[in-house]
Parts: sequence; C-alpha cells; structure tokens
Amino acid sequence: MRLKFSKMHGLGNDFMVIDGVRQTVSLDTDRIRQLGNRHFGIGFDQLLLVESPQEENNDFRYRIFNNDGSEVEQCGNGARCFAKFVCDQKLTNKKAIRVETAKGVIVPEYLGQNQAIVDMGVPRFRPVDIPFVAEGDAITYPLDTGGYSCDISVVSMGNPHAVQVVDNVDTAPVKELGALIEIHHRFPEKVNAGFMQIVSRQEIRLRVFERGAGETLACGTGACAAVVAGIRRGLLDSKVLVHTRGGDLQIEWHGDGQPVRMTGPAMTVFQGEIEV
Ligand SMILES: N[C@H](CCC[C@H](N)C(=O)O)C(=O)O
Repeated sequence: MRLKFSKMHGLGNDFMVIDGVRQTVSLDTDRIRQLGNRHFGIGFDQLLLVESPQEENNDFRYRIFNNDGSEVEQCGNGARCFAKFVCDQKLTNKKAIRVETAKGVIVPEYLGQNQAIVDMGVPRFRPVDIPFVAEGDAITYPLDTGGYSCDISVVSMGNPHAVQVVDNVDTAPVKELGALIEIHHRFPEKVNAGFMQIVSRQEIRLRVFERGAGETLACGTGACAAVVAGIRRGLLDSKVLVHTRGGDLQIEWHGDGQPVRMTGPAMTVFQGEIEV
C-alpha cells in the first residue's frame, strides 16, 4: 500500500510524520528501521504517527518511534512538528491541540510562521519515574563508565535523561561517552545522554546523544532536562536560551511541580508517498 507522509524537522532533529487518522497504518519494528535508514529508506531520527485520540476530550494521540524502531514516551521537537503538521494538514482548526502521548497529555500550540510553543510536562527525578537504579532524587550522581568519571543529573521529561556539565561541548566526548551512558546498566530502559556547557545563567550550549538514535542536531526534551538540571544545580536562572547544533530553543522552568515550557521552530521539508 502507498503511504503519504511529511518530512519535517525541529532544528535539524528530523522526522517522518504520518497521518494515521485518514490512512490505515501498520508498521512493524523492522519496517520502521528500514524507513529510518538514511541510505536505504527515507531517513529520520524519529517517526511520528498521528492517530485519533483514545479519550474523546482530546484531539489526537501521537506515537513516537526512534530510528532503531523503539517506541518512546516523549519528543520535544516532535511535539512542535506535530502541531504544525495537524494544522497544515487541516486535521484540526485549533491552534492549541490536546494530544495524548505515552506519558500523558500535552497541549502544543502552533503559533504560525513555523513556530510552536509547548509545556512539556513536569520534570521528575525519582527512581519510580526513571528506570535508574538509585535512591532518592539527588541533584547529581557519580557515574563511571569506559574509563570516564562524570557527575550526572537524572531527569525524566516523560523520557529519561542523564545530563552532565562539560567545559566545552565542541571537545566533549559526546559520541563515545554518550554511547556508553545510553546503555549503562543503571538505566535498564537506556537513557538520553546530555552534555551541557554553561555560557551564562541565561544561556547554555547543548549536545545530546539520544537513546535509540545517536547524536542528533537538537533534542527538545534534552534541552528541557538540561535546563532543569542546571537550575537544580544552582547554575541557571528560570529562562534559558539553549544553543543546539541545529539552532536555538527558549526553555523556561519555575521550579518543582511546574511544567517546562519550550518555544522553537517546526519546519516541513517535503511531502511524499512511499510503498510500505
Ligand atoms: N530519543 C528520545 C526520543 C526523542 C526525543 C528528542 N528527539 C526530542 O526532541 O525530545 C528517547 O528515546 O527518549
């Protein structure tokens, strides 16, 4: 069968976005991996599948798959692209859209001109929220792996993040150390590994080695987790400009119990059809 899709990105974190409302979609893990392959398929960091909601007071459900085929809980750049997609595809006439994810409902708002804003939920730090073998909800934990010793902050944005502070993101061993942290035994469901350079109390540089995708040009939930970790460490104020390799995100967090607000771009590159 032929499947229509949009190729989109948020700061270079790229997605295949599929309308599963007006199309019948059935993709297994192997097919998702094939579609995600940048040589034999379309190529993407994540696949976003838009579906009808399970609860009638919501507008949509959307499922998120890394390019290794793993289904995950949350995607920040994806949430902004989702909002633009359903507006552009005339799947809704709303601007603030209630969408079910694997870890609860979020309400991204498409602002027009390829910009969107979304409260990415309340960050959580306890082992019950993050499959991380640890006691309590400490600000940092020592982690030794592959000859490296680092102090990580563990933050759940629905999906798990291990964030550390580095002197310079350009010289940090992101690919080597990120790959080791991603599969570290203390994260039985793996983890996204963030590397944050503090520029000032209102500005950071960030690189993220993503679970199930490798290093991406930007990671929305990773930016949220890094700012939360920096604020908890007393290094950042509540509004932070996050420089990723793909561009900038505005992140805002006002403390425990409050959601993390993210503002940034969402772009459509092309629309296509593919035989699946
Ligand atoms: N790799 C992530 C999912 C995608 C998150 C990222 N692309 C974002 O923008 O938040 C995970 O396995 O939890």
